Amino acid sequence: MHGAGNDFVVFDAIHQQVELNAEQVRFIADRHFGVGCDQLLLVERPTRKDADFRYRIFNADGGEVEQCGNGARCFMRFVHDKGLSQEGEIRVETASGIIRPRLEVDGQVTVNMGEPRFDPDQIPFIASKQALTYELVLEDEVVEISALSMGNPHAIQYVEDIETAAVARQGAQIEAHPGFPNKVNAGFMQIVDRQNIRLRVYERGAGETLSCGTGACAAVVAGISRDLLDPTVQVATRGGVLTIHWAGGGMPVWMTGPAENVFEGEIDLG
Ligand SMILES: N[C@@H](CCC[C@H](N)C(=O)O)C(=O)O
Repeated sequence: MHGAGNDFVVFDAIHQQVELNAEQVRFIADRHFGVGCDQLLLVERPTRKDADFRYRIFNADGGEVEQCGNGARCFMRFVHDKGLSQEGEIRVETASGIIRPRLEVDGQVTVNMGEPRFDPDQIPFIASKQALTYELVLEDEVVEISALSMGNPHAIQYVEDIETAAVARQGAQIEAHPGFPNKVNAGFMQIVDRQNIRLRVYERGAGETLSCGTGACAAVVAGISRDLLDPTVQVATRGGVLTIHWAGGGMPVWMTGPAENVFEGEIDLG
């Protein structure tokens, strides 16, 4: 499946037992020797009474992570198309709390992604106090970032031109920066106007992807927090457009975008 070009291998782990180790995840995610994907998603029975499903996410490097926005939209499309739920909105348990994907009449999916968190301890990010921006020392340069959590950690910087941004060089350094003990997703945002940004994200555990849903939420929240953006913003990524809405304060972030099924099959993991 894919959501704006961020691609996933999705497993029904309700009707079959799926237990994957990191090596098997890396094999499935491998674009040459496996199936190929940015993330692998498991659709499981919930462990909480207030949820309909449990959603587990593994990056292409085999590591399990807390949240994935584009994946959340594909999760909704998957449970609907597979007949696992006929509800228009479902409650999904993730490692960072409950999210609520909703199927729209036009086939897009809207997700209540929960509240952003700015407290450095909750990101987690090592800083003496919470701030709107921080200076991050890289190998040969210092970059200014905003840091926040959308359930998973994000470092967002503002760039003049997304096409010439140093995504590959800086992305890998930011991802592994010691200031982020659990590593971080590195976003590069070009502000077009108050309702439009362009975004590239070097994802933790996956490298640059065509789109990152939580990265889009984090970039818009960072821009709104600095009064650079309006509450509703169109985020143009290399794989498609996402609409992000945040009313500020303790309000949740809403994300709307596509979710497409591409291919179904079986794989023997031996
Ligand atoms: N592509 C995702 C984010 C997937 C997880 C991320 N790489 C992390 O490690 O936190 C999205 O659409 O949000």
